[in-house]
Amino acid sequence: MEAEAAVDYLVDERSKAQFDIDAMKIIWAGGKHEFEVSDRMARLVASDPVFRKDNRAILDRKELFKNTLRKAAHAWKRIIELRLSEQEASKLRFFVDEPAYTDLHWGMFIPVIKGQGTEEQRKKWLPMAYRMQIIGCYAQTELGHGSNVQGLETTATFDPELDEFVIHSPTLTSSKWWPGGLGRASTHAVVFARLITDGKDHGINGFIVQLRSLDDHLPLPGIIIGDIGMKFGNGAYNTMDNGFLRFDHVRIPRDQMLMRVKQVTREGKVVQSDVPWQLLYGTMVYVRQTIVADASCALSRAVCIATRYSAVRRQFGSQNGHETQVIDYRTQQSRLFPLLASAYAFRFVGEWLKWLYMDVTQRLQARDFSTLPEAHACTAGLKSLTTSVTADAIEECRKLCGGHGYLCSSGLPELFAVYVPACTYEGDNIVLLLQVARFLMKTVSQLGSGERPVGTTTYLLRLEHLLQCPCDVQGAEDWLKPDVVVQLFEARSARMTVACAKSLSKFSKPEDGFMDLSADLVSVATAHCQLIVVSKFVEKLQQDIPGEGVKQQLEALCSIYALSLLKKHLGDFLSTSCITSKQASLANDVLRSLYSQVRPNAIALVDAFNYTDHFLGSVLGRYDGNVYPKLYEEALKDPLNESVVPDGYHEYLQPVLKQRLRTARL
Ligand SMILES: CCCCCCCCCCCCCCCCCCCCCCC/C=C/C(=O)SCCNC(=O)CCNC(=O)[C@H](O)C(C)(C)COP(=O)(O)OP(=O)(O)OC[C@H]1O[C@@H](n2cnc3c(N)ncnc32)[C@H](O)[C@@H]1OP(=O)(O)O
Ligand SMILES: Cc1cc2nc3c(=O)[nH]c(=O)nc-3n(C[C@H](O)[C@H](O)[C@H](O)COP(=O)(O)OP(=O)(O)OC[C@H]3O[C@@H](n4cnc5c(N)ncnc54)[C@H](O)[C@@H]3O)c2cc1C
Repeated sequence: MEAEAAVDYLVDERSKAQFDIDAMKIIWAGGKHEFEVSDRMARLVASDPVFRKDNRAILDRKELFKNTLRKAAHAWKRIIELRLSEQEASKLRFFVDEPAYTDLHWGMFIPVIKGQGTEEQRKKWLPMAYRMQIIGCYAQTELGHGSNVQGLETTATFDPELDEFVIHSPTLTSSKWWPGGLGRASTHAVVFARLITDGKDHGINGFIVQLRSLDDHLPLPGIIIGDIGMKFGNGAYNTMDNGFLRFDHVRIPRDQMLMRVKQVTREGKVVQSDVPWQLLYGTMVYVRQTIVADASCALSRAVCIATRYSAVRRQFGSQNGHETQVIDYRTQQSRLFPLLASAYAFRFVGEWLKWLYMDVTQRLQARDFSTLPEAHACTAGLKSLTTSVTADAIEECRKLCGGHGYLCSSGLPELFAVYVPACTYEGDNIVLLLQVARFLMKTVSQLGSGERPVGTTTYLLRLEHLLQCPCDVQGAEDWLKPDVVVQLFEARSARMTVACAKSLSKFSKPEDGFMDLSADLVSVATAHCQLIVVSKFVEKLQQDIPGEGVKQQLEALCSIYALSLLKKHLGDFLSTSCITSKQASLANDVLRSLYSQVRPNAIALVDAFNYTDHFLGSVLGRYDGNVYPKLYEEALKDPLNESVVPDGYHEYLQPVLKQRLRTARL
């Protein structure tokens, strides 16, 4: 092959940018300090050979898992040696870019003890967990029940004589099934089980259970444990040891029941504390919030790959003597730029959701539980919306990259395989949207009783107005006015909510109505969540946005986000009479001109994510755009190319070829 010149094939593209890219990098990172930490951790990981990840697709499961253990141990060593802060450590984890048992230990086991343990329990268990002297996981889901948490079957029966709980799996379907980190690595788990005292079932609660010996890692007596097997895709989520677990009358001391929500006394009396029982679901609320922030990362990564490659790739036509860059096709822009806009939109809504979560946590500490239902609805709804869009978007980016997008070296197949379970874990996306719909129906039904909607449902206070207000668009430029767009999304959501509430009221039993109308309820919840994302993008733009041209770019992206949703859900907007077909047509014209505005900035807008080539893991998304020689290099590394004549030729290929020769002679 020709010697490779160190050329930046995207240099011209970068020179077209009309904004201060360094300022945009800081906006994307969430601040100067955040940018600096992120940049430092990205480089640290990229320069460390232990964190190599280009061989994941070809390692077998055992090698893959061992390699993950090695990386996790190395990461932990570096964290201690460099005395990294929690923020730095979690950025390091992000750039290592490999699901591992440590995610569940830090992301769920520690938070569940923090959120559901008593002061005493936190003092006992957290120091060991922080030092990783024990490794924990979150064992809730069972073979028979995941979404329906109240349907879990594992039992925790109190034995007052010995002051212990007996943890037991009474049926096959009560086996714990799916918990990450359980299969091979964890020494402990927070197990969700039915609390039984004196023959009475008190519902679900969490219990800390030791699973494996701290001396030799063997399962403790009565524990049957293992990995549930290979999952979708090569590499991908198979670095994680999702496990199964059965209990045969395993005894634990009474003080290993997490007792913030319910307590069991020495005599076996169950005492309900004054915090809402829903705090038992609190760890899920926390993780759903982190999943929203993570969606913008996965989406921006796919979009970065597809945008850079679309600028490098040329097919047909003629542009100054060259074929046309595929990014200049209007169809490519209309598929790609809404995804670019969504990446920014999800980033900002993720920031806001983090704030909302911190706010509700502080209130809970001060015994103010009033915002919990809203926090649940927002985290559930936005987790559902952002992960569904991101999963579809990664696949769309693969298609935007044509045939080469299907190669593992594009980075997109693995990204897709690792990302799609986010639509299922931490709550199936449909089940979660139904929770949002339930919250909206309740909010609307209480409007007459003087209960004031709060937070993201405040717009329902203006219900009368929203049910009849015409859309304020006369000319195309009106579509660029944020207040016009926000009111339109409010009107659509309010009208769909009220229509559904009316239909529900016709059922004598509300649960029958919920079953029958569930598909419509999901659409209502989606409309409400899209309104939240649009509003939070608009609110972000009302803040001080430093940097030349940065605000203008974000304004264009915000309009693209909202107007492309309008186009996609035109049926909703027209059927609720929120807009006319003439206004819809104007919106389409505006979108086209916004795409032209973004086009020269597209490469700089994805550069602002500041992803290293190591993190992107994509030949197509390389910073320098040097795609073709690198595609060859990657192909030549494939084990199939290790020998000129393939293994198996003599046994299986040659005899066939010879037989064909004989047949030909006949
Ligand atoms: C190699 C790498 C090395 C690196 C090493 C580095 C080391 C150190 C680095 C440190 C860095 C840290 C890194 C951390 C990374 C973190 C990442 C996290 C990773 C996460 C991975 C995810 C794995 C997946 C886990 C799981 O999936 S866990 C299981 C999740 N399960 C679910 O979500 C189940 C879904 N079901 C439900 O939630 C419920 O059952 C239901 C809500 C659907 C229904 O419940 P129920 O029937 O009880 O309720 P109702 O519908 O009747 O409602 C009753 C009322 O309660 C309200 N409600 C419901 N839920 C909640 C809630 N959560 N909060 C508040 N209120 C709630 C309803 O609204 C009802 O209210 P009402 O009565 O007023 O109407
Ligand atoms: C990669 C991965 C990692 C995981 N890690 C963990 C972990 O660490 N710990 C843990 O405890 N669990 C874990 N889980 C389990 C996960 O939380 C559950 O799979 C998830 O909550 C969905 O539950 P389910 O499997 O019971 O789905 P089901 O509820 O069986 O869903 C099947 C179908 O039924 C539909 N459906 C269900 N209920 C309703 C309803 N009421 N109305 C309408 N439709 C409905 C769903 O939309 C879906 O289409 C993990 C799962 C995966 C895939």
